[in-house]
Parts: sequence; structure tokens; C-alpha cells
Amino acid sequence: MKLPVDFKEKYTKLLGEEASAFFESLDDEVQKGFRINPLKQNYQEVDVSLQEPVAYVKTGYVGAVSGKTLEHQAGYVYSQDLSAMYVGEVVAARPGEKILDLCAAPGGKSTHIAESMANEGLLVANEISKKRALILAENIERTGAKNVIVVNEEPQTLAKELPEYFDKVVVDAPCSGEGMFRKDPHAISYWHKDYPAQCAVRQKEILVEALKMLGVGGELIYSTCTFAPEEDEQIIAWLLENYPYLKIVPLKHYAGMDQGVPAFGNGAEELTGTVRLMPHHFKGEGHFIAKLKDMRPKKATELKKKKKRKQKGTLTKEQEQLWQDFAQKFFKETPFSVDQLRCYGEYLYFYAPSWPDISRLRFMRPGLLLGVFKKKRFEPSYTLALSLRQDEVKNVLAVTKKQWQDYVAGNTVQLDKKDLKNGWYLLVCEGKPFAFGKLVDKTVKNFFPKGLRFYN
Ligand SMILES: C[S@@+](CC[C@H](N)C(=O)[O-])C[C@H]1O[C@@H](n2cnc3c(N)ncnc32)[C@H](O)[C@@H]1O
Repeated sequence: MKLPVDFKEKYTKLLGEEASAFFESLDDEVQKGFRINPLKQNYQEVDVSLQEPVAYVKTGYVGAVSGKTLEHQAGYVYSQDLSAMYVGEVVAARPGEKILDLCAAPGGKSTHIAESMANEGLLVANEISKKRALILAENIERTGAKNVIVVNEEPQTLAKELPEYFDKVVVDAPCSGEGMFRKDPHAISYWHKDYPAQCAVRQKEILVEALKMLGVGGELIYSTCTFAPEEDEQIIAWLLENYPYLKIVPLKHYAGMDQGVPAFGNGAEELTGTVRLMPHHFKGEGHFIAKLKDMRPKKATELKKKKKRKQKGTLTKEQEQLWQDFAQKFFKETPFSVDQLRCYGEYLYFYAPSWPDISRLRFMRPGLLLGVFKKKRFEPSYTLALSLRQDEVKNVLAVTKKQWQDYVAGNTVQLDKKDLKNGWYLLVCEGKPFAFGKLVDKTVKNFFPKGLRFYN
């Protein structure tokens, strides 16, 4: 790989005798990784090679997964760089927490966080770029998580709406991307000597807003996919100097993981509690990760509940009836109560009443999309199908792998079974729910989203 001269000079100085091993590692083959999704029923049975688990992520494996497999389409696996996947583990999301992923697209960390929350609590996944936020929403959708809101905002706007709201805030910051050189040689073309310092300015701006949203006693998780001290140890040193109530939570260093280097920051010994994932020591593209805790005690006044604004999106009587008709026919037990339903336009969402009012924010996904009202009928969504387990529903239709291939390509499926009632079915292939289909006589009509169709 042809590395910029300034880059080589800089890391020769910083890494000393290790520099040549570091440069050589950037020519090694990319080692791919993936995670399996514990939100899915029988997730341990995915049909991919699970021979090489990674030690530091409970659901992580070494290996490549194709985007055209049933496992991928149905949300059982998520492809993620082996170093990036340690971030989600460091977040250690727990059911019931309120978590913000401020720079979330395409969703590697957000999907991991959502998958750890067992559908309890709230993850707000935010992405500033609209195009990328759409991809983020799609990736979140495949996980089947019910407790995720996807927004497309600037950190400043979010901070005004959700001050001190979260238990954990994740800033996987836009950075100079030196850890992307091997995977995406194009990243080299953006790099210049002053780029890391320029990125650091933006990172500080983002962090100032992120900290406004962190609740007293909460945790900030900061990460980059770059090796530049300006964006790594120096950012953490800056945080410690400017927010003296923050303390580093020392992270576990598994085999191959390096400690943060105090001399790369301000010399503070506690920087060793951060993690550097360097490609000449660790299978993965490279990352820096730090966790900081807000050490301020909670004040009595801060425990007072804020007055809630009246939420929009109440259903009409007719919409409520249409949903209930569908739910009674389809579910063994109706999973959402009326106060958990919101309607935006014709679209029906699950939205827990305890979640904050986001009506003034640009959202891509205000909760779990359940379906759409169309001329006196309700049509369930693909997203709802991906969030369901077979044992929750009355109407399950098992199809063959060939029929799955046809369906995801946009075709109808012909059945030879006679005894099935017409109506909506959760389609399942090899035990994995993957979409809704509407049976009309012996034909399963295709409702696979047009933009997601693919051929095998
Ligand atoms: C490193 S990527 C995030 C990767 C993501 N966390 C994941 O695991 O898939 C950084 C993201 O920050 C976004 N970003 C860029 N400028 C930003 C800003 N000023 N504030 C917030 N996010 C920004 C980028 O669009 C990009 O999607």
C-alpha cells in the first residue's frame, strides 16, 4: 500500500521500532467479522460457520457473511469489523437503559446495542446525513428491535430537545479514518498532515453537545477508527481537563489489545485505561475506545420528573378498530396496547408512552413501524415481521429455500396446500421469520419491500 510520506514519518516517530510492523500490517488481507443477533428466535442455529468466536464479544465471530443470505436478510447476522465490534461490548447496554448513539450510521454499534437491550428501554440512533440515516434505519429494522428511534439531526438540535436524558451516550466520531486504509484505500486520498487536527475540532464540537445529553451519573463512550493521537488520547485528555467530573472507566484489554498511550495525550497515567486496537497486534482494522463516567452525585431536584408535553399521533376510532381486527386474527395475544400506538399520516408505530416527545425532531423511524392504513384496511409492515417470533402469532407459513429466493426477488409463491385460510401470514424459512405474505387462494402475494428485493 502506498502510504503518504507524512503519515509514515509521523508513525515512525510515534511507534519507534514497531513502526515497520505497523506499516506492513496495512498490506495484510482484511479479516472479516460478524455478530449473531440474540433478539432472534433460535439465533444460535444460524447456518454460517461459527467455528471461530471472538473472545471479547459474546456474539462475535471471525468470518464473512453475504448480504444475500437468508441469515442476513432476516437479521440473524450483521457483518462488522473485528475491532469495531468491541465498542458495542464496551457500551454494555442493558435492558431498560436510555442510550443515545449520536453518530450512528450505518449502524454497527447501534445494532449491537439494540440487540443487547432485549427490547426494553430506549435507543435513540442519530445520524446527521439523511442518506446514511436511511441505511441506518434499514439495518436497525433487520435486527427486529422494538425499542429504537432513528433520527436525522445535528447534535445541537438533539441536545436542545433531550438535555441530560440518557444513561449512556455513544460518540463513534467522524474521524480521519486511518483504520479504514486497508479496507478502503480511497480513505488514503482524504488524508493529509493536518487532517487529524481538523477532525479533532469537529470531535470536540460533537462531544460538547453529547455531554449536554448525558444524565448525571451516566457514561460516555467515545471511539474512532483512527490511530491519530490528536483524535484519540488527546481528545480524552481534553475531556478530562474541561469536564473534571468525568473519570475514565478502565477497559478490559483482551489478547492483542493495546492500552492507550499517556504520552500521546497529556501524560495522564489513567489514559492506559483506554483501548487501542492496532492492526499489527490485533485481527481487525483498528479502533480507539474510551469510556468515561460522570461522577457527580444525583441531586434530589434532578430526580423530579419533567412535565410531559402532550404527544401527537393519536389514532382515529376507525384506525384503532382496523388494527384490533388485524391483531385479533393474527396474534395469539395482542402485543401492543392502544396507548403504545401512534399514527403519523397513515403509518402506525409502536411508541412506548415513557419515551420522550420527538415531534420537533427529524425522525426516520419514530419507533417500530407496525404497518399502514389503506382504504379501510390495515397492511402489516415488513419491519413488524422481522420483529416477531413464530410462537407469538397464529398464522405462520413455512416456505422452502427456493420459495424464499423467489419471494425476496419480488415474486409470488404458489402453494399446493388446500386447507389454509386466506389472509396475512408470517413467512418463515428454516425457522426464520423473514416477511409478511398475503395468501389469496393458493397464491402468496408479494409484499417484500421493492427497494430491498434481490436475486440469488
Ligand atoms: C464513524 S461513522 C459512524 C459509524 C457507526 N457508528 C457504525 O458503527 O456503523 C461517523 C458518523 O458520523 C457522522 N457525522 C459527520 N459529521 C457529524 C457531526 N457534525 N455530528 C454528528 N455526526 C456526524 C457521519 O455521517 C458518520 O455517519
